[in-house]
Amino acid sequence: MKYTVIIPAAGLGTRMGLGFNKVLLEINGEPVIKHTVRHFEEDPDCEAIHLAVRIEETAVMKELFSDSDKVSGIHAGGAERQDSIYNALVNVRGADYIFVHDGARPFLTNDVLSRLKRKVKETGAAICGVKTKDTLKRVVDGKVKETLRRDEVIAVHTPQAFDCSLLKQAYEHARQNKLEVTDDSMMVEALGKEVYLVESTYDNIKITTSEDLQLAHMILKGK
Ligand SMILES: Nc1ccn([C@@H]2O[C@H](COP(=O)(O)OP(=O)(O)OP(=O)(O)O)[C@@H](O)[C@H]2O)c(=O)n1
Ligand SMILES: C[C@](O)(CO)[C@H](O)COP(=O)(O)O
Repeated sequence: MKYTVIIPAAGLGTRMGLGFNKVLLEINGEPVIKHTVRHFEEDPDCEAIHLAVRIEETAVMKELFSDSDKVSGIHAGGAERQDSIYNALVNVRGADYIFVHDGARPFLTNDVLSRLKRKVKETGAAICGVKTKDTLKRVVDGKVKETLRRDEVIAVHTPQAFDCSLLKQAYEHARQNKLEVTDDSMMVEALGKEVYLVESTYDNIKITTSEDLQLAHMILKGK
């Protein structure tokens, strides 16, 4: 199977508190976004890579990927993650499947990619995640409302993989209905479609806060 990947990289990285976009932070001598994009550069099934970037970082991103044959679009990001992805999605042509992967998740493995490819081909909608290690409770105004059944709860990662026309339909529907979402799957779920889960790895972290950076260095050391 062949697919196109959209990589949103147009965030501010506010929770990292660096004062600049965390995807440009160097780990092991290279910006996080280079590590992330490499997984798709090296995957023969990935036909095209589309990035969504902050307008003021367009030049630096173009320079970072100037030697890439696969990076075929560098698009302006939007206010929210979903707006950034939409701006790239409307420019994707001729793809059967689209994978969406956070620019800030540099530790994807081939095994996770393979599981997603198999499942999306079979079902049209596949996401990856890991079992939660903690007990999760729903808490409102400091009061516990509910304890979630741990065997039914998953911490969801990216990539998330969809049939191209389904994802386009889901994004248009979400925009028309002003849905606020925190992942791509939520928009497909809102259409009433089934989304299937495959196993991710605990290392497939999103670099979100400064603690994640220490973890990132440890993951790299272990590779
Ligand atoms: N308007 C936005 C917001 C986020 N992202 C991207 O979506 C991914 C996941 O988002 P997150 O970790 O929330 O990144 P930031 O928005 O940069 O972080 P923060 O919320 O701390 O500002 C990142 O690769 C980020 O660059 C994006 O392309 N456009
Ligand atoms: C899509 C995502 O990475 C799945 O875990 C996550 O929901 C993005 O959330 P954020 O608020 O943009 O960090």
